[in-house]
Amino acid sequence: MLFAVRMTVRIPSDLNPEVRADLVAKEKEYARRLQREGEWLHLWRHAGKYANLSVFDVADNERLHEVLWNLPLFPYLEFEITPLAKHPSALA
Ligand SMILES: O=C(O)CC1=CCC(=O)O1
Repeated sequence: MLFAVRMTVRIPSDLNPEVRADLVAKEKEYARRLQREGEWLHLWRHAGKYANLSVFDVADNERLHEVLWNLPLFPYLEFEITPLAKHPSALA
């Protein structure tokens, strides 16, 4: 099942810089692992914002929840989730 997920990052400005750097490094490692494993298909920066637009290919809603819940930055993320279906005019 395909989902478009927009994630907006809202890390508090008073978060300890070392904790912040550690979380961001762990987030990168986690995102790259899921991309290599094929569940995280696209990861784009939303130009001009501390936000991204991602596309996930996961087994079901529960798996999407698990993937998002386990993001190291989860406490500081806001999500907008859109389930995707094939468009009849799409070539692929
Ligand atoms: O958009 C961000 O910076 C948050 C994020 C998601 C995966 C990642 O590596 O960073």
